[in-house]
Amino acid sequence: MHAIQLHRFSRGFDKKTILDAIDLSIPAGQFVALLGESGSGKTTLLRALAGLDQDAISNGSAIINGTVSVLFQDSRLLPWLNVEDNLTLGLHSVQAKASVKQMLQKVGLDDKAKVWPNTLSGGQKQRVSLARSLLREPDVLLADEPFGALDALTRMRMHGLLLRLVERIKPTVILVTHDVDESLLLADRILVLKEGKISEDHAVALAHPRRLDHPLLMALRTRLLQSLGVETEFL
Ligand SMILES: Nc1ncnc2c1ncn2[C@@H]1O[C@H](COP(=O)(O)OP(=O)(O)OP(=O)(O)O)[C@@H](O)[C@H]1O
Repeated sequence: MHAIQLHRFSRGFDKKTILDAIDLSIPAGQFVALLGESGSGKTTLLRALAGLDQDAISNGSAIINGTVSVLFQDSRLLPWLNVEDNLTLGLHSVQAKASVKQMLQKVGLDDKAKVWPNTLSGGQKQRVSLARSLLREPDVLLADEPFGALDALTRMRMHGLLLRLVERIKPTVILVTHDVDESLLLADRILVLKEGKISEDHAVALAHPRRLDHPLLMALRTRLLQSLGVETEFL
């Protein structure tokens, strides 16, 4: 079954077309990275799938089967609730609350359950945010540059953490990113958005953990950078 299905899906703002009759099927459990130059419409596509931006003009259809969680670049934690309460918000059963403790352990923050979000580092906030988005074990995770504001080392740790959680929960993932290496390390499939269309669609059939010096990844990296308009001669 497909978790996400777009059929001639278009979306624009103020008569300007951003997404132009896109056809796309994403099978359940696939991890898709979405690349594209700045302004190509990656966020527009993700927000459309999340049911946001109701003022946008849409055509065609975009269907998601199952429950959805969204993860943004900024952690969006509620500053007046401690970490644990940010996670338990909206949960009712005692069992669900117990799973919060487990999830905090998984993201390595069990000692931070009672602290305020503003006392956490950027990476810690994003770990809480990741924990929150996966706590309800969604069928689909829509992530918009969730690691874009983190330093390189923290980002690498987050990659490992995300892969571990995804392996356990097995959601379908769409990860919007500017980072070609991130897409190569994480995704089963890499899409490039250009001029309103999916201009490239690559399967990456390699097990994790991956190394960027794998010949397949090195070749794909050069190709992707070129499609994104990056001069690769010295890279
Ligand atoms: N709410 C809106 N109203 C009007 N125009 C919008 C709106 N949201 C996005 N756009 C326009 O849609 C285009 C695509 O924006 P979008 O944020 O989807 O691109 P992106 O590929 O995610 O870019 P970036 O990589 O820089 O985040 C841009 O030209 C942007 O100005």
